[in-house]
Amino acid sequence: MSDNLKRDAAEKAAALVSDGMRLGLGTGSTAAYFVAALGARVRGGLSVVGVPTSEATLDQARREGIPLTTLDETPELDLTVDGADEIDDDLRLIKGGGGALLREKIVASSSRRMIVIADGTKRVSRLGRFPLPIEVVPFGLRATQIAIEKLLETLEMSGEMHLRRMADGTPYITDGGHFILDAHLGRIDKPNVLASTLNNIPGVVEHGLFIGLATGAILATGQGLVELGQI
Ligand SMILES: O=C(CO)[C@H](O)[C@H](O)COP(=O)(O)O
Repeated sequence: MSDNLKRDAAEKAAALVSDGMRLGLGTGSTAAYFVAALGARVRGGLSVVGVPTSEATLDQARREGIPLTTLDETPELDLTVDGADEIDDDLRLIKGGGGALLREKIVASSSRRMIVIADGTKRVSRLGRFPLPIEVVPFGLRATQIAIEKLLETLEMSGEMHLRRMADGTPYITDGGHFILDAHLGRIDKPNVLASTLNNIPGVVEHGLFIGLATGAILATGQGLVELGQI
């Protein structure tokens, strides 16, 4: 069921792409359906270029035959299509469940539009049930974690923070060579404040709060597609 919903949202987004567009290609299982649908359109004659947000998406896009570029060659994009772990009614997101938040945020920030595709279960009235991914440099990990804990305390938030690990117990390493701390906050009452203050902590590279980036969303529910914002 969920996979069909993801595919529905992704195919709707792929239908929005027009000739000549410069695209940001998201990461994750829903974005992978978008890349597959886009690949089919490219093989049918659509002319686009894409910037992948992860090594995984880069590999998939290559296999699909989607012409690729970089933000150095093409620093301004028309549209990014990406998944999300949570989305609220103000189009604020938690992303990074798949670990690609840094490149995803750089690419989304370079795009005129960002459309989120997800199944409807990702829609929440308040962000925070999904653990917030915080990407940190390995150097000084413990000190950075303590600084984050202190910040959370001043914001009257609390929750366990876990270093993300692989199945074999070794730390998960992002495409940028960093670690991820997953902050289990339960609820984030002031995402905008948390987002801006987290970025002030030395050692924090980026976090999964995406605020003011998504311009629209296509959410697939059992009752059909629900659109938020501008599509
Ligand atoms: O942010 C992400 C990767 O960093 C993904 O977009 C997010 O985790 C959603 O993934 P999925 O579509 O597999 O549920």
